[in-house]
Amino acid sequence: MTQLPAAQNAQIKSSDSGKALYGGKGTRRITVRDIAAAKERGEKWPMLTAYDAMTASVFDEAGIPVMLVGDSAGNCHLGYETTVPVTLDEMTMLSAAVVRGTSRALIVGDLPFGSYQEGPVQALRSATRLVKEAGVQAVKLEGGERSHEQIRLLVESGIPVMAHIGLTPQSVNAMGYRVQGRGEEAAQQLLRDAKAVQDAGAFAVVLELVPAELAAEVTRVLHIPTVGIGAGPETDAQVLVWTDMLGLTGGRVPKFVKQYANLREVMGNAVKAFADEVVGGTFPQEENSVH
Ligand SMILES: Nc1nc(=O)c2c([nH]1)NC[C@@H]1CN(c3ccc(C(=O)N[C@@H](CCC(=O)O)C(=O)O)cc3)CN21
Ligand SMILES: CC(C)C(=O)C(=O)O
Ligand SMILES: [Mg+2]
Repeated sequence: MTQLPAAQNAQIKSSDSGKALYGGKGTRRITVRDIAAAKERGEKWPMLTAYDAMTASVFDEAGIPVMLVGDSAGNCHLGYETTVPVTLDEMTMLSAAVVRGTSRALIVGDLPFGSYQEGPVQALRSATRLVKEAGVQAVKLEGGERSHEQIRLLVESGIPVMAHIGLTPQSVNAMGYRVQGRGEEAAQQLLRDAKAVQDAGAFAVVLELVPAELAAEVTRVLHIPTVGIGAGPETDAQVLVWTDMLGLTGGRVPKFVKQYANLREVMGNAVKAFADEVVGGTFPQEENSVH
């Protein structure tokens, strides 16, 4: 079994608690208690996905307080079509890398499809692997009322859980990628799902592809923070898939994405410059050689 990184063992120093999640000067890892305190202060916070140590270290140095090792690694890192084929072994390896690359962010590991649907005991066995072998501080799983027993056992066992309702991509074969919570009946179901995960002990809940007005209402009603993705501006936190927001994802991205850079173009141009110089004989130069 992999050893936990030293940063994991660092005891909580109360001296830097109570500071802003983003822009604070704390050096220890963010905890779920810090997340709860941010909701009480009405503070908004950013979350990004991460799938490898080097990228995660960039986000950690930029001050991103919470990172999700998303099963979106399936389509954004591992070359699958969807998140459905991703295995717990894969999530464990990627989560361990992200933990090793960071020292301040709270790392949430996504439980992949098939690793918790059998019931609470399977969920606890899977979550325990992510906590013990990868060193994550929390796990995420999809589903509201349907997953409340899983959430409850994990929380009772000492594993913080981030819930995920609205569009739940692991159910793509049943529900497609469609806006959730449109219409009175669907809105009532989403509210019941939100309350169910809070009652089960989740420390936060992702709202994916939900009408902005409904996400705002859920955010007002709950005492745990909401993390929106395609859910409008009123949620407590916002999450985006990192390859989408930095313009690395090839092909179509969801319309709620804002692209803050175009890494695909930057990397493509740099690679072509290298290739042209190799073919043209202008790389390497004297300063790139040893004697
Ligand atoms: N690259 C990437 N970005 C994501 O945000 C993401 C993933 N992958 N994989 C896992 C899930 C799947 N997600 C998705 C996938 C598709 C849509 C999508 O096609 N949305 C339509 C709107 C559909 C509608 O209006 O009903 C869109 O055009 O944005 C949205 C979220 C979000 N997650
Ligand atoms: C889109 C986020 C919330 C996610 O679950 C993932 O990246 O896997
Ligand atoms: Mg996911």
